Amino acid sequence: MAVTEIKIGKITQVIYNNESNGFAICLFETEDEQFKISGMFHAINPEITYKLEGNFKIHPRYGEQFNVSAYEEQLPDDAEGIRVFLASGAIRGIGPNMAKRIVDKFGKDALDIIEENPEALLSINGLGPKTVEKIAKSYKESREFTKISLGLGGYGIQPAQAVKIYKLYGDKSLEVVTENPYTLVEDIYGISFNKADEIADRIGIEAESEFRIQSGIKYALSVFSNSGSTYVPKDILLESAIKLLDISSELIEENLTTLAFAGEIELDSLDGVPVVYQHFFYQAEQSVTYHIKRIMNGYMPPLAADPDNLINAAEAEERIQLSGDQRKAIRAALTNKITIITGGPGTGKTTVINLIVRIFKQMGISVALAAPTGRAAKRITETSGVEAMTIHRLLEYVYSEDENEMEFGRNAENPLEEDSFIVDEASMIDLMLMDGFLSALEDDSRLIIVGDADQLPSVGAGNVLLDMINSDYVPTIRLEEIFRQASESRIVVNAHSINSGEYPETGGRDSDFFFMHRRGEEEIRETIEELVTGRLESYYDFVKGNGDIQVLTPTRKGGLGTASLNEMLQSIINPASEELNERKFGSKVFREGDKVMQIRNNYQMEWQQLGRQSGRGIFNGDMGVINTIDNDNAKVVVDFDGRFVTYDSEELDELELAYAVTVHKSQGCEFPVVIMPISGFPPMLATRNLLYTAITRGKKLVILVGSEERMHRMIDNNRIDERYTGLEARLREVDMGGLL
Ligand SMILES: Nc1ncnc2c1ncn2[C@@H]1O[C@H](COP(=O)(O)OP(=O)(O)OP(=O)(O)O)[C@@H](O)[C@H]1O
Repeated sequence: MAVTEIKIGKITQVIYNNESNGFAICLFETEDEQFKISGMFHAINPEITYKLEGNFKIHPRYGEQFNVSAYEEQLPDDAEGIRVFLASGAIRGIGPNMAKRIVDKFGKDALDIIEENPEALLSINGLGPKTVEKIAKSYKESREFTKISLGLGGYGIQPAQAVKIYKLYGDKSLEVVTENPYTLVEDIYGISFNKADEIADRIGIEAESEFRIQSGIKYALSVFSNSGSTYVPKDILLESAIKLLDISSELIEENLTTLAFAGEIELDSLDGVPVVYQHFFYQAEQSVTYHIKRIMNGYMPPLAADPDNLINAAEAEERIQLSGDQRKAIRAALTNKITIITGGPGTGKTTVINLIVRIFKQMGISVALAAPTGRAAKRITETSGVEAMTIHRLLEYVYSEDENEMEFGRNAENPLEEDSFIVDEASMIDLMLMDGFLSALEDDSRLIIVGDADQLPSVGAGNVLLDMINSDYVPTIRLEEIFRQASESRIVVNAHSINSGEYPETGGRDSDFFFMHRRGEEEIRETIEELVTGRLESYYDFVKGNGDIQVLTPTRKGGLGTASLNEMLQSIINPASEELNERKFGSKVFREGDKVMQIRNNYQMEWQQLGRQSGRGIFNGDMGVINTIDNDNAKVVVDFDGRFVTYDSEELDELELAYAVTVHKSQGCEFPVVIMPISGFPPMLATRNLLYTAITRGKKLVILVGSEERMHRMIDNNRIDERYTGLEARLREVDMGGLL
């Protein structure tokens, strides 16, 4: 075995640094030698002296380098060293000038003063109590973090994650992790159960410890909820928990009971099948059921005129002849407490919404129009002429510092004041949002839910729209006729064909939907490349730049997955240039000007509108453009439609390039041009309703590139994403006795 050597010196050059895991290769200089080192570092500061432990190895390609197995930071102990260290920006509140003044006054005791007696700094000109407090805090944190990060590193925790852990638990970080590393799975984005298991193993936590089993159960449940389920049948949960934990089913059952007693999970049965819920989904599902029944049975303020007369008058004013189904839909909205109106593209949903709003207004019934995403709300405002807002905004969503979670300002105690509510794009509303929304409605509110039930269900857990429709509890009107204007669009007509299992017509030069036959991954990629490099722009005047073009794909992996397509599209659309700063994160490179997407809900993330308001919350699927990359401070600023958000470098795992996005993430968005590869995707992904969702995202042009035969197989594959959701069954139990 190689002998461990100790080296003391400074890092003079960073050759490679992967910020996502902290791995770095650097040039290192001791008093008498210079060599390459490689290892994991939580942060690299050229002003700090490092004491390294490790040994020399010969790398087959890069020659001799010193592999660092552990290191310590050694702060300078001479006055000049301290001045340089303080001037390096390592401590907030101290710049080069102040560093000089502090060292001039305290000499080599400066660091001890900052640590032990910071009030003494007040004697320096230009330092007030606030700055001194900031300096003392920053110094303490930086020392503390160094220690903690080294400790965490010993358990295999990478620096980027150590930063997140320290931000959350502060000086308690090591305690929390060593006592129960499984808490990290819930608290820290990016730490999986398997990672926590690895850490636990290093700490020496038993495989049969309660922490491990309970965390494993919760993790197994969350795997299902991440793909949309609100519960899991108990048998299926046991099977996956046994596989994950490799322990007996008795032990798992025992811990299920403990978790149920602690109120973290709920054991219930649906249609006679034992099921397991995470507590908050259970509560939300019960609550949505309760509120639907409450509102349906609430007082219905009478209409001041006969509904048919009102509809006739509105029809005449709008100079429109409603179809039978449209008339039924409006009638239902006027005479029911809750109405669902569903239909595909071009079936006249927006027209129906407009007429309902007009009639309500004439009757003096106030109305709020809302949609689950900002983009959808903007589109509705544009097409209907009535101001629509996001459901979050309607509910006055705020982030609560105390609770460290999102909160709705409008709720049961402070309900919404309008008489009626119309929500569009309802297929995207998940269970938790629907719960927040319904809780804020009064008994006598009217509610009209509009959407396309054939779209992919919401990203978040639940299948709210379809469950409500299938329960037969809420009156539902289906719009099926495609109107003349809409029927001139092949996109619309083909979307309907696909939805009913027929193969679409392809081709036609002036069509807005066409298929480019290409064989194999390489040919498909080349064609996509050609299309985005100006070919479409020169042919269609509505394509103003490649920002109007969106590539959608079913998958993240492989040559036609988002990761690989994004790399290709980035190099064509926004290539490397001296003027554009960039920042590496793992295998990704972010560059100024890149189109990006946020990939998880982050309720705390702050945004700022230039010179206007600020707020919190950036959500899964939000798209933006990288405005600035500041490598000195390790920050990336993204512009989400005028809301600017600053990401610290360890938060970059929440961002992805978005030249190509998955169809799932594109829900609710519309783009002038959609391009989608069609190839041999796994059958789980190659489904009819995924193709339907992708096509209906395109407004002016949809281009499919690949094999028509594969597209036919997709249309034949009518497997609907299976989600376990209980709302339908709960709504079917009409008994109100126990609920009201
Ligand atoms: N009763 C009608 N008579 C004639 N044209 C109609 C009628 N209803 C709607 N249309 C027209 O049909 C087209 C589609 O209608 P609308 O935009 O309301 O549908 P939609 O379901 O909201 O469509 P999408 O979901 O694609 O936005 C529009 O051009 C609209 O003017």
